[in-house]
Amino acid sequence: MGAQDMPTGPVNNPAGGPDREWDSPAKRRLGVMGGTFDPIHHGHLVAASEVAAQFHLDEVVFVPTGQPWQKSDKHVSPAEDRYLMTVIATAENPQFSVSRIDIDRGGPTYTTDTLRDLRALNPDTDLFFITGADALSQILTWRYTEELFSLAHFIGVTRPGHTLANPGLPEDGVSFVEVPALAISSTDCRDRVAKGDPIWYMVPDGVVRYIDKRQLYRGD
Ligand SMILES: Nc1ncnc2c1ncn2[C@@H]1O[C@H](COP(=O)(O)OP(=O)(O)OP(=O)(O)O)[C@@H](O)[C@H]1O
Ligand SMILES: O=C(O)c1ccc[n+]([C@@H]2O[C@H](COP(=O)([O-])O)[C@@H](O)[C@H]2O)c1
Repeated sequence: MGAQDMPTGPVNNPAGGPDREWDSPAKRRLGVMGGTFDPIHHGHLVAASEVAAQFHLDEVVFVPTGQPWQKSDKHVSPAEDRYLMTVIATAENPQFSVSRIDIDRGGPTYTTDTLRDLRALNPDTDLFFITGADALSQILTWRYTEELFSLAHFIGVTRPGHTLANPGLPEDGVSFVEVPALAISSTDCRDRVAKGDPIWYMVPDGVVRYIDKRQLYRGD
């Protein structure tokens, strides 16, 4: 996607004036990168890094899902494996952290719960929920959307093969960021491991070694 294809609108400029509630310069700015991370890959990491830079975020917290209810028809690796891979992948970046809140809450993961809990844990902080173009396009199918959009500002990021557009969120509730295009998906990583193909350089080296040690995805 070229810059000329980016959706336009009044909220598309993160450097725009501090007149919006989510753009208060006095508050800490926390990015939230939610995902199943089965496994985490460089597409996730590059997206989070680019949004952190463009939106002047103080930190990005990666939040692996507990039970991703919209993937209940698919095999999902144990939460502890997904959590540990996320820790390994983010450990070297001082701006990145990992939260267990969705795993420890138990039950199906709803982002409204994630954001409510993060707000309680982080007073005086603006939350920026980062989501790829594919996930953003499905957001109106999520649970409890009536509260969802009041809890964070949403940032949709470009992803190869997907169109980035506002699926119907309040206009001042979503911004768009073009991130370096990496045509990597967790599905493709799992399929490659199952076939015996390499995933070096698609995921961090430590994640390749963890997958090998735990023999993940071999039977997929
Ligand atoms: N290559 C990528 N570029 C930009 N955003 C991405 C990319 N891969 C995933 N994302 C976004 O990261 C978030 C978490 O994604 P997720 O953990 O489901 O990975 P995935 O690669 O989409 O997995 P799967 O192939 O199993 O569906 C989602 O918002 C998704 O849109
Ligand atoms: O809140 C919901 O109902 C909901 C439904 C589907 C996905 N999400 C969130 O969207 C993020 C990406 O999810 P996924 O399944 O694409 O890895 C992750 O944080 C999920 O918890 C949230």
